Amino acid sequence: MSKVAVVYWSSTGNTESMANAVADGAKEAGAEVTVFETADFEAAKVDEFDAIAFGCPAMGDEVLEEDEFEPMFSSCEEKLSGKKIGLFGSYGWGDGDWMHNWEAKCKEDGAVLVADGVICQEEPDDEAVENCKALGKALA
Ligand SMILES: Cc1cc2nc3c(=O)[nH]c(=O)nc-3n(C[C@H](O)[C@H](O)[C@H](O)COP(=O)(O)O)c2cc1C
Repeated sequence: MSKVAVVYWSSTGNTESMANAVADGAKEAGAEVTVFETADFEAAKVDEFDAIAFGCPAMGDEVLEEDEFEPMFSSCEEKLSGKKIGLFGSYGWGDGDWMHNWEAKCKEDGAVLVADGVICQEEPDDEAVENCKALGKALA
């Protein structure tokens, strides 16, 4: 059984809802899933999982949340080469620049992105929930 971690940061709950849907999709596909809030995950845990979904909304000016998530994610980056990962997050406006930059960074790290990053505007609707579940399945 593959082990999947879902690691997310969320302020108003939108990315948290996405994280739960990603976890549901991975579970439905038979994976053993652990969901972590940002503060509970660290680089040392990366090797414990076959695949990791990272979720963070667009914050600042089209960047990852800078106080908690970005430092945690940065510390994980050196361990992501060859790792199956998926990205997701909610945003408020614009074209999803934060996600495009994040995907590019992960590719530079040598991570294996199992799918395009899943984004949705504010609260996930039914389609976004299905996209999150599909991401979870792809990681399982
Ligand atoms: C301080 C702050 C900065 C934000 N910056 C952006 C941004 O640069 N681009 C964007 O599309 N949305 C931005 N947003 C909107 C959030 O990404 C959006 O509300 C998202 O749904 C929040 O997700 P959460 O409920 O998981 O916290 C910002 C929100 C806040 C509070």
